[in-house]
Amino acid sequence: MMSSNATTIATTSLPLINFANFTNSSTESRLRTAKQLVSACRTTGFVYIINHGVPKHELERAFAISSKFFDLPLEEKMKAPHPPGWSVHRGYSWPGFEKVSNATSSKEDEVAVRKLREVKDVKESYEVGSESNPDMPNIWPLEEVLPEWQPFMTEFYWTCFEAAKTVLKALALGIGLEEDALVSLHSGHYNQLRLLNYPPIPAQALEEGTSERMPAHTDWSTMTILWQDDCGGLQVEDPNHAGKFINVEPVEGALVMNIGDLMMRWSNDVLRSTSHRVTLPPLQDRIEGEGRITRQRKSIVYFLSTDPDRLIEVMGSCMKTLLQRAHSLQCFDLTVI
Ligand SMILES: O=C(O)CCC(=O)C(=O)O
Ligand SMILES: [Fe+2]
Repeated sequence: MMSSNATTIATTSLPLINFANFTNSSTESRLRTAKQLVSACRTTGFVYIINHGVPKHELERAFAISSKFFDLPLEEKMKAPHPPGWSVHRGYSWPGFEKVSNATSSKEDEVAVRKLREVKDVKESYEVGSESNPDMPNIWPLEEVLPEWQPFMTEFYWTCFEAAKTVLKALALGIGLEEDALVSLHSGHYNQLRLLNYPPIPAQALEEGTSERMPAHTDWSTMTILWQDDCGGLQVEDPNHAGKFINVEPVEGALVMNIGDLMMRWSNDVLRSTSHRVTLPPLQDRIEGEGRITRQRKSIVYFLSTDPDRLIEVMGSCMKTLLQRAHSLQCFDLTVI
Protein backbone atom coordinates (compact mmCIF):
# COMPACT_ATOMS: atom_id res chain seq x y z
CA MET A 1 0.00 0.00 0.00
CA MET A 2 1.37 3.45 -0.83
CA SER A 3 0.91 5.73 2.14
CA SER A 4 2.41 9.00 0.96
CA ASN A 5 -0.52 11.10 2.20
CA ALA A 6 -0.45 9.52 5.62
CA THR A 7 -0.35 11.60 8.75
CA THR A 8 2.52 11.46 11.19
CA ILE A 9 2.67 11.04 14.93
CA ALA A 10 5.84 12.16 16.57
CA THR A 11 6.45 9.75 19.38
CA THR A 12 8.87 6.90 19.56
CA SER A 13 7.43 3.85 21.18
CA LEU A 14 9.52 1.10 19.67
CA PRO A 15 10.83 -1.58 22.02
CA LEU A 16 14.53 -1.61 22.79
CA ILE A 17 16.18 -4.98 23.43
CA ASN A 18 19.53 -5.37 25.15
CA PHE A 19 21.41 -8.21 23.48
CA ALA A 20 23.92 -8.33 26.32
CA ASN A 21 21.17 -10.40 27.92
CA PHE A 22 21.28 -12.83 25.02
CA THR A 23 24.95 -13.31 24.18
CA ASN A 24 26.99 -14.96 26.94
CA SER A 25 24.02 -15.09 29.26
CA SER A 26 22.18 -17.74 31.25
CA THR A 27 19.69 -19.97 29.45
CA GLU A 28 16.88 -18.23 31.26
CA SER A 29 18.05 -14.76 30.28
CA ARG A 30 18.58 -15.83 26.66
CA LEU A 31 15.06 -17.19 26.41
CA ARG A 32 13.57 -14.11 28.06
CA THR A 33 15.40 -11.82 25.61
CA ALA A 34 14.42 -14.01 22.65
CA LYS A 35 10.76 -13.83 23.67
CA GLN A 36 10.98 -10.04 24.06
CA LEU A 37 12.32 -9.84 20.52
CA VAL A 38 9.59 -12.05 19.11
CA SER A 39 6.92 -10.16 20.99
CA ALA A 40 8.16 -6.90 19.42
CA CYS A 41 8.27 -8.52 15.98
CA ARG A 42 4.66 -9.64 16.38
CA THR A 43 3.44 -6.14 17.11
CA THR A 44 5.47 -3.38 15.42
CA GLY A 45 7.89 -5.59 13.49
CA PHE A 46 10.50 -2.89 14.25
CA VAL A 47 12.81 -2.91 17.24
CA TYR A 48 16.00 -1.26 18.52
CA ILE A 49 18.83 -3.59 19.58
CA ILE A 50 21.75 -2.46 21.71
CA ASN A 51 24.93 -4.46 22.38
CA HIS A 52 24.44 -6.03 18.98
CA GLY A 53 28.06 -7.03 18.52
CA VAL A 54 29.21 -4.71 15.72
CA PRO A 55 32.10 -2.74 17.24
CA LYS A 56 31.57 1.02 17.51
CA HIS A 57 34.85 1.80 15.74
CA GLU A 58 33.85 -0.34 12.75
CA LEU A 59 30.53 1.43 12.44
CA GLU A 60 32.22 4.82 12.68
CA ARG A 61 34.65 3.78 9.98
CA ALA A 62 31.80 2.51 7.79
CA PHE A 63 30.01 5.87 8.05
CA ALA A 64 33.30 7.74 7.46
CA ILE A 65 34.17 5.77 4.32
CA SER A 66 30.59 6.08 3.13
CA SER A 67 30.85 9.89 3.50
CA LYS A 68 34.14 9.88 1.63
CA PHE A 69 32.51 8.10 -1.30
CA PHE A 70 29.33 10.15 -1.45
CA ASP A 71 31.34 13.40 -1.15
CA LEU A 72 33.20 12.56 -4.38
CA PRO A 73 32.25 14.40 -7.59
CA LEU A 74 29.47 12.64 -9.49
CA GLU A 75 31.78 11.67 -12.38
CA GLU A 76 34.04 9.76 -9.96
CA LYS A 77 31.09 7.93 -8.37
CA MET A 78 29.79 7.14 -11.85
CA LYS A 79 32.90 5.04 -12.48
CA ALA A 80 31.16 2.24 -10.53
CA PRO A 81 27.59 2.55 -11.84
CA HIS A 82 24.68 0.26 -10.99
CA PRO A 83 23.99 -1.71 -14.18
CA PRO A 84 20.70 -1.04 -16.01
CA GLY A 85 17.76 -3.33 -15.22
CA TRP A 86 16.66 -5.39 -12.25
CA SER A 87 18.83 -8.44 -12.28
CA VAL A 88 22.05 -7.16 -10.71
CA HIS A 89 21.69 -4.82 -7.74
CA ARG A 90 25.27 -3.69 -7.14
CA GLY A 91 27.37 -0.54 -7.37
CA TYR A 92 26.41 3.12 -7.30
CA SER A 93 22.83 4.34 -7.81
CA TRP A 94 22.73 8.11 -8.38
CA PRO A 95 19.94 10.43 -7.13
CA GLY A 96 16.71 9.69 -8.97
CA PHE A 97 17.92 6.36 -10.44
CA GLU A 98 16.03 4.09 -8.06
CA LYS A 99 12.37 4.55 -7.24
CA VAL A 100 11.18 2.73 -4.13
CA SER A 101 7.55 1.65 -4.14
CA ASN A 102 5.28 -1.04 -2.80
CA ALA A 103 3.49 -1.38 -6.14
CA THR A 104 3.34 -4.91 -7.54
CA SER A 105 2.71 -6.04 -11.08
CA SER A 106 2.95 -9.34 -12.93
CA LYS A 107 4.12 -7.64 -16.12
CA GLU A 108 6.22 -4.68 -17.19
CA ASP A 109 3.77 -1.76 -17.03
CA GLU A 110 5.50 1.22 -18.60
CA VAL A 111 2.70 3.69 -17.91
CA ALA A 112 2.55 2.82 -14.21
CA VAL A 113 6.35 2.99 -13.93
CA ARG A 114 6.44 6.40 -15.64
CA LYS A 115 3.75 7.66 -13.25
CA LEU A 116 5.63 6.37 -10.21
CA ARG A 117 8.83 7.98 -11.42
CA GLU A 118 7.26 11.43 -11.76
CA VAL A 119 8.29 12.11 -8.15
CA LYS A 120 11.98 11.36 -7.74
CA ASP A 121 13.61 9.74 -4.72
CA VAL A 122 16.36 12.14 -3.76
CA LYS A 123 18.85 9.65 -2.42
CA GLU A 124 21.94 7.82 -3.62
CA SER A 125 23.12 4.38 -2.61
CA TYR A 126 25.86 1.82 -3.07
CA GLU A 127 25.08 -1.90 -2.96
CA VAL A 128 27.63 -4.50 -1.92
CA GLY A 129 27.27 -8.28 -1.80
CA SER A 130 29.29 -11.38 -1.08
CA GLU A 131 32.23 -11.95 -3.39
CA SER A 132 30.90 -15.52 -3.74
CA ASN A 133 27.40 -14.66 -4.90
CA PRO A 134 27.36 -16.14 -8.42
CA ASP A 135 24.29 -14.17 -9.52
CA MET A 136 25.38 -10.67 -8.58
CA PRO A 137 29.06 -9.85 -9.03
CA ASN A 138 30.23 -6.84 -7.03
CA ILE A 139 31.01 -3.58 -8.75
CA TRP A 140 33.84 -1.67 -7.06
CA PRO A 141 35.04 1.93 -7.33
CA LEU A 142 38.39 2.24 -9.11
CA GLU A 143 41.24 1.77 -6.68
CA GLU A 144 42.64 5.22 -7.40
CA VAL A 145 39.22 6.75 -6.67
CA LEU A 146 38.77 5.22 -3.18
CA PRO A 147 41.31 2.49 -2.29
CA GLU A 148 39.86 1.61 1.13
CA TRP A 149 36.31 0.98 -0.11
CA GLN A 150 36.64 -2.57 -1.42
CA PRO A 151 38.76 -4.07 1.42
CA PHE A 152 36.70 -2.42 4.14
CA MET A 153 33.26 -3.15 2.70
CA THR A 154 34.16 -6.78 1.91
CA GLU A 155 35.01 -7.33 5.56
CA PHE A 156 32.23 -5.19 7.00
CA TYR A 157 29.69 -7.23 5.03
CA TRP A 158 30.64 -10.30 7.11
CA THR A 159 30.79 -8.33 10.38
CA CYS A 160 27.15 -7.36 9.79
CA PHE A 161 26.30 -10.99 9.05
CA GLU A 162 27.69 -12.08 12.43
CA ALA A 163 25.38 -9.59 14.18
CA ALA A 164 22.46 -10.67 12.00
CA LYS A 165 23.06 -14.32 12.86
CA THR A 166 22.72 -13.55 16.56
CA VAL A 167 19.37 -11.90 15.84
CA LEU A 168 18.27 -14.94 13.79
CA LYS A 169 19.20 -17.22 16.69
CA ALA A 170 17.16 -15.15 19.10
CA LEU A 171 14.21 -15.10 16.70
CA ALA A 172 14.35 -18.88 16.32
CA LEU A 173 14.49 -19.48 20.07
CA GLY A 174 11.74 -16.96 20.70
CA ILE A 175 9.32 -18.70 18.36
CA GLY A 176 10.11 -22.09 19.79
CA LEU A 177 12.48 -23.46 17.15
CA GLU A 178 16.00 -24.85 17.55
CA GLU A 179 18.45 -21.99 17.95
CA ASP A 180 20.12 -22.67 14.58
CA ALA A 181 16.92 -23.36 12.63
CA LEU A 182 16.97 -20.02 10.78
CA VAL A 183 20.73 -19.50 10.60
CA SER A 184 21.12 -22.84 8.84
CA LEU A 185 19.17 -21.52 5.83
CA HIS A 186 21.43 -18.48 5.44
CA SER A 187 24.95 -19.07 4.15
CA GLY A 188 25.40 -15.29 4.06
CA HIS A 189 26.22 -15.15 0.36
CA TYR A 190 22.81 -13.71 -0.61
CA ASN A 191 22.68 -10.74 1.73
CA GLN A 192 22.98 -7.13 0.66
CA LEU A 193 24.89 -4.28 2.27
CA ARG A 194 23.49 -0.90 1.28
CA LEU A 195 25.18 2.42 2.00
CA LEU A 196 22.68 5.25 1.69
CA ASN A 197 23.05 9.01 1.42
CA TYR A 198 20.15 11.48 1.38
CA PRO A 199 21.53 14.83 0.17
CA PRO A 200 20.30 18.13 1.67
CA ILE A 201 16.93 19.12 0.21
CA PRO A 202 14.49 22.03 0.73
CA ALA A 203 11.97 20.97 3.38
CA GLN A 204 9.18 22.27 1.17
CA ALA A 205 9.92 19.69 -1.56
CA LEU A 206 9.29 16.87 0.92
CA GLU A 207 6.31 18.63 2.54
CA GLU A 208 4.63 19.19 -0.82
CA GLY A 209 5.59 15.77 -2.18
CA THR A 210 7.43 17.12 -5.24
CA SER A 211 10.42 15.03 -4.12
CA GLU A 212 10.74 12.12 -1.74
CA ARG A 213 13.57 10.61 0.27
CA MET A 214 12.29 7.04 0.43
CA PRO A 215 8.57 6.34 0.01
CA ALA A 216 6.68 3.85 2.19
CA HIS A 217 7.53 0.23 1.48
CA THR A 218 8.14 -3.10 3.15
CA ASP A 219 11.44 -4.96 2.80
CA TRP A 220 11.51 -8.21 0.81
CA SER A 221 14.17 -9.74 3.03
CA THR A 222 14.16 -12.30 5.82
CA MET A 223 14.94 -9.36 8.05
CA THR A 224 16.85 -6.10 7.88
CA ILE A 225 19.26 -4.44 10.29
CA LEU A 226 20.19 -0.80 9.92
CA TRP A 227 22.17 1.98 11.50
CA GLN A 228 21.26 5.62 11.00
CA ASP A 229 23.14 8.83 11.74
CA ASP A 230 21.66 11.48 14.05
CA CYS A 231 19.53 13.24 11.42
CA GLY A 232 16.24 11.38 11.81
CA GLY A 233 13.43 10.95 9.28
CA LEU A 234 12.95 7.19 9.36
CA GLN A 235 9.35 6.33 10.22
CA VAL A 236 7.39 3.11 10.64
CA GLU A 237 3.68 2.68 10.11
CA ASP A 238 1.78 2.30 13.36
CA PRO A 239 0.47 -1.27 13.25
CA ASN A 240 -2.68 -0.24 15.11
CA HIS A 241 -3.46 2.83 12.97
CA ALA A 242 -2.97 2.32 9.25
CA GLY A 243 -1.63 5.48 7.65
CA LYS A 244 -0.08 6.88 10.83
CA PHE A 245 3.68 6.85 11.06
CA ILE A 246 5.87 6.69 14.16
CA ASN A 247 9.32 8.29 14.19
CA VAL A 248 12.14 5.81 14.53
CA GLU A 249 14.36 8.33 16.28
CA PRO A 250 18.11 7.83 16.19
CA VAL A 251 19.28 6.02 19.33
CA GLU A 252 23.03 6.14 19.81
CA GLY A 253 24.70 2.76 19.57
CA ALA A 254 21.48 0.95 18.62
CA LEU A 255 20.70 -0.84 15.42
CA VAL A 256 17.16 -0.96 14.10
CA MET A 257 15.93 -4.41 13.16
CA ASN A 258 12.82 -5.11 11.11
CA ILE A 259 11.06 -8.17 9.78
CA GLY A 260 10.91 -8.57 5.98
CA ASP A 261 8.16 -9.97 3.74
CA LEU A 262 9.82 -13.37 3.48
CA MET A 263 9.89 -13.85 7.23
CA MET A 264 6.30 -12.66 7.55
CA ARG A 265 5.18 -15.28 5.08
CA TRP A 266 7.45 -17.92 6.54
CA SER A 267 5.99 -17.32 9.99
CA ASN A 268 2.42 -17.48 8.75
CA ASP A 269 2.03 -13.72 9.37
CA VAL A 270 2.90 -14.11 13.06
CA LEU A 271 5.95 -11.83 12.63
CA ARG A 272 5.12 -8.56 10.88
CA SER A 273 6.82 -6.92 7.94
CA THR A 274 5.84 -3.30 8.55
CA SER A 275 5.70 -0.44 6.10
CA HIS A 276 8.33 2.25 6.66
CA ARG A 277 9.70 5.32 4.90
CA VAL A 278 12.26 8.10 5.13
CA THR A 279 10.93 11.63 5.15
CA LEU A 280 11.46 15.03 6.75
CA PRO A 281 13.48 14.95 9.98
CA PRO A 282 11.22 15.71 12.92
CA LEU A 283 12.81 18.72 14.59
CA GLN A 284 12.65 22.28 13.29
CA ASP A 285 16.24 22.83 14.31
CA ARG A 286 17.32 20.21 11.83
CA ILE A 287 16.26 22.56 9.06
CA GLU A 288 18.66 25.36 8.21
CA GLY A 289 18.41 28.77 6.56
CA GLU A 290 15.81 30.47 4.40
CA GLY A 291 15.02 27.53 2.14
CA ARG A 292 14.69 25.43 5.32
CA ILE A 293 17.23 23.05 3.87
CA THR A 294 16.91 19.62 5.43
CA ARG A 295 20.18 18.16 6.60
CA GLN A 296 21.98 15.42 4.75
CA ARG A 297 21.19 11.96 6.19
CA LYS A 298 23.15 8.71 6.05
CA SER A 299 22.22 5.16 6.88
CA ILE A 300 23.72 1.71 6.50
CA VAL A 301 21.33 -1.11 5.77
CA TYR A 302 21.91 -4.88 5.73
CA PHE A 303 19.25 -7.12 4.18
CA LEU A 304 19.32 -10.81 5.01
CA SER A 305 18.25 -13.43 2.47
CA THR A 306 18.01 -17.19 2.53
CA ASP A 307 19.96 -19.21 0.00
CA PRO A 308 17.86 -19.52 -3.16
CA ASP A 309 17.86 -23.33 -3.16
CA ARG A 310 16.34 -23.67 0.32
CA LEU A 311 12.76 -24.77 0.83
CA ILE A 312 10.76 -22.24 2.84
CA GLU A 313 7.85 -23.84 4.67
CA VAL A 314 5.65 -22.37 7.39
CA MET A 315 7.64 -22.67 10.61
CA GLY A 316 6.51 -25.43 12.94
CA SER A 317 5.38 -23.35 15.89
CA CYS A 318 3.61 -20.86 13.64
CA MET A 319 1.68 -23.71 12.05
CA LYS A 320 -0.11 -24.04 15.38
CA THR A 321 -1.27 -20.47 14.94
CA LEU A 322 -2.77 -21.43 11.62
CA LEU A 323 -4.72 -24.24 13.23
CA GLN A 324 -5.81 -22.05 16.09
CA ARG A 325 -7.03 -19.41 13.66
CA ALA A 326 -8.99 -22.08 11.86
CA HIS A 327 -10.69 -22.96 15.12
CA SER A 328 -11.34 -19.28 15.92
CA LEU A 329 -9.19 -19.47 19.01
CA GLN A 330 -7.15 -16.50 20.11
CA CYS A 331 -3.75 -17.03 18.54
CA PHE A 332 -1.92 -14.53 20.74
CA ASP A 333 0.18 -16.03 23.52
CA LEU A 334 -0.82 -19.55 22.68
CA THR A 335 1.90 -20.32 20.24
CA VAL A 336 5.10 -18.81 21.54
CA ILE A 337 6.67 -21.51 23.59
O1 LIG B 1 17.60 4.86 5.19
C1 LIG B 1 16.88 4.29 6.00
O2 LIG B 1 16.92 4.54 7.20
C2 LIG B 1 15.87 3.25 5.54
C3 LIG B 1 16.30 2.50 4.33
C4 LIG B 1 15.31 1.46 3.92
O3 LIG B 1 14.23 1.34 4.44
C5 LIG B 1 15.65 0.55 2.82
O4 LIG B 1 16.71 0.72 2.19
O5 LIG B 1 14.87 -0.40 2.57
FE1 LIG C 1 13.32 -0.55 3.92
